[in-house]
Amino acid sequence: MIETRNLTKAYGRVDAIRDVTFACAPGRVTGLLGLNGAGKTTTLRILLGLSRATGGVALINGVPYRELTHPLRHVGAVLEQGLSNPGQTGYRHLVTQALLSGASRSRVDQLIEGVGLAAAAGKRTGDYSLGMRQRLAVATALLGDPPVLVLDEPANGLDPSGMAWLRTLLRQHAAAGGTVLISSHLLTELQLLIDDVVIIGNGRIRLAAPLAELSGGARLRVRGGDHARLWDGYARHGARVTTDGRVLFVSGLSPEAAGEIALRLQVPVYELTPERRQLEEIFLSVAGGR
Ligand SMILES: Nc1ncnc2c1ncn2[C@@H]1O[C@H](COP(=O)(O)OP(=O)(O)OP(=O)(O)O)[C@@H](O)[C@H]1O
Repeated sequence: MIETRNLTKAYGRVDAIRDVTFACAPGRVTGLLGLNGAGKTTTLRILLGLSRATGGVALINGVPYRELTHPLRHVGAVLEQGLSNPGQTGYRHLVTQALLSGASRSRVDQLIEGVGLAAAAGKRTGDYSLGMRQRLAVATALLGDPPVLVLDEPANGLDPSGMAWLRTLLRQHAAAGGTVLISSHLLTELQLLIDDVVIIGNGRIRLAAPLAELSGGARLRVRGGDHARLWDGYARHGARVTTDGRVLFVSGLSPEAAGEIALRLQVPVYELTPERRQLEEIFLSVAGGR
């Protein structure tokens, strides 16, 4: 569980974030979105005890990070990279980090395999690609088997198979009851991954809600044998109909109702698709500028 209440951070007279309040529930993946400079990193750094808030609280499992007795067993984090020792091999890096989090050697072996770095385990991390560094960072975050994961732009540099791997990993973590908070600019990828969305704009929370709630209420995309008759039939059932010349966009009817109306009119239907609101569209409508 992650919770922030009225979290505020000022740099001099400028508020980087102000009154940021949101929660991330166990069993769900939450996306933290915002334009450049919106306040995402500031929020995550305070959450992870790397920076002090000017006001408000940030809690992990009900406790501020700095008060957790074994923080690495509660929360694993992937922040902007900078692996401490580029001369170290990936394996050595994990073994060193394992000492800090109290993880066993067998956990290291299991993770290096699990994140797909077995073949590169003996290579210096300074020679890793960006995607390999991200995989190593995720393995490091998972060492203490923490229920809470906080990931800042973990998808940067991952190839499509890396993205699919990350998606599966985070979904499994949530399905097992874990809490995941992820920030990313890759909205199309994020849309496939997150359950809840928190949008921060200009240092303030603009929106926090389940994604399904935001993208629901979809209109239907209908392509059929006689658009004029379909339009007329749908309009008579109270639907709002528009067209781009090729398909009809129908609001206010369920797919079942739209299909049955077409059947009664004896107009063949070639396509009938509920359109969901895209995350990008939701984001751009509320994110605002800075
Ligand atoms: N150490 C600092 N000193 C002064 N201002 C800062 C500092 N760190 C961040 N800020 C300011 O706080 C605001 C929020 O920055 P933050 O890095 O949290 O944004 P972000 O959402 O993570 O952006 P990005 O997507 O570009 O990483 C920005 O206006 C930034 O200039």
